[in-house]
Amino acid sequence: MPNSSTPTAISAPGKVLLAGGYLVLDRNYTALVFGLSARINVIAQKIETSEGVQLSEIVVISPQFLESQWRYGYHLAAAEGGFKVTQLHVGQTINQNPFVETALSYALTYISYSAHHLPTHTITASQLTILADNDYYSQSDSSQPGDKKIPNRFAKFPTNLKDAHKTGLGSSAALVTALTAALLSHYLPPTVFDINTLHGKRTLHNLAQAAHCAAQGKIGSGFDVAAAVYGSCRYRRFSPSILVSLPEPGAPGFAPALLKLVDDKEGKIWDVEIEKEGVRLPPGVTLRMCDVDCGTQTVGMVKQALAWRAAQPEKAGKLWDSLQERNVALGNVLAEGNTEQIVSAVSAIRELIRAMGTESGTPIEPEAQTALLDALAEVEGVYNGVVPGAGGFDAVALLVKDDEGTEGRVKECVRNWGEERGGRVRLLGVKGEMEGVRREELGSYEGWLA
Ligand SMILES: Nc1ncnc2c1ncn2[C@@H]1O[C@H](COP(=O)(O)OP(=O)(O)OP(=O)(O)O)[C@@H](O)[C@H]1O
Ligand SMILES: C[C@@](O)(CCOP(=O)(O)O)CC(=O)O
Repeated sequence: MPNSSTPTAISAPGKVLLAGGYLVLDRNYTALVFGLSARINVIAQKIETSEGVQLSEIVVISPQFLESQWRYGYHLAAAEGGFKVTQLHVGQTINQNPFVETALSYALTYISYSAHHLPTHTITASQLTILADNDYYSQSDSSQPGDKKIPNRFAKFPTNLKDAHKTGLGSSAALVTALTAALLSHYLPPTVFDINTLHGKRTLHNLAQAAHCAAQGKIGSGFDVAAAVYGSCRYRRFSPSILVSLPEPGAPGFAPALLKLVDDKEGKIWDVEIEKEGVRLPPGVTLRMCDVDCGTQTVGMVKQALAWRAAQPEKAGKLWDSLQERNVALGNVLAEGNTEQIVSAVSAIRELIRAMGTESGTPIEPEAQTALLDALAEVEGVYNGVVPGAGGFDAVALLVKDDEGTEGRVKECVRNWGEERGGRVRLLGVKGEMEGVRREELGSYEGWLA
């Protein structure tokens, strides 16, 4: 057993799907995904109880937001149903967080049934503190122009989590990944689980994918969880059929089914492909994001685009194939450091994304975002940009020269843009980053841990 009285801190990065939105839902195509410097941090620590008192409780807090505390009791369900968690009242209210709740029951089940069969009483009471870098939400003013304050890495938001405006950096995938890794590292000895090994990362990936899909209530491509675990990568999805027959936590047989799925002993279950080799940005080039402060509900857009593809298989098939070629070409341009070809490689992709949008009646690159991207592409030092992922009004991604002059010009461009058009466009502090999940030193969280 690790010394579970020492807190364990883990962080996982956010994501940007630079190329391959929609296509990546189909295993015939791949996506180019970048991890981001904005991370979700989770710190697991033991809850001290008076001698002789044993609590079966896990408390999860997100101290940057109002009313963001979730308390859970847990017990082993009959018929190998694994760990069932039950949310407890905090004051008068029950404020649900399906991502936290599902990640807890999946991780606790894995911990207690894994190869080394920890006796269930070793799941001692613990507190998990979630700290999210500011750029996940629009309200933060940490990167306002002219801000001379020392930026506060973890802002206090004046709202509860539900009312915070997301920027679309994949908070739920980074949260489920960091929470799962923190629990596994906290309760299991490093000989059984170590996120610094390939085996540990694979275990974490499989467990976090399963929990994230269950919490979302749908099986997406999973590129966001892959980025949270592995960082920047080329991604080919897993077959969705892998997850469809998994029982719910607490239902008979959940525990052995989860273990079989996660451990995948013969390597025959997970057909996901995650390659880090050859995924990079040219030296001196970085990826930045501009938030337009009005995130998109992507579910309807995805349904509509896929409905068009089903209705027009031939036309859509050709478009999907050409777009895949262009996406791969952009990956090559970046990997080979051909900065002079970035503008045309990205423009070629945007052209087909707009065609996909027009044909299917889905605002993947809406006109307002086209105008913003075109204006930004004129700024000296900016190569080009895309509306990433499912598109719409999530933050746009830019490929830019990594220097202060360019940063200043981009800030000025978006300030003028906002003033002229009445919107609130903002260059986020976040940058593309290669690294995935990692352990953190506790010193980074001074003032936040009780
Ligand atoms: N700081 C946090 N503390 C606790 N839970 C969080 C936190 N941030 C996100 N979550 C959980 O994740 C949910 C948001 O997930 P959702 O998938 O809607 O957004 P996202 O992953 O950030 O966006 P996108 O998929 O568009 O990139 C919240 O409702 C909450 O359950
Ligand atoms: C449309 C889709 O391909 C990408 C969605 O990306 P994002 O959450 O908008 O970054 C869906 C998916 O991959 O699960």
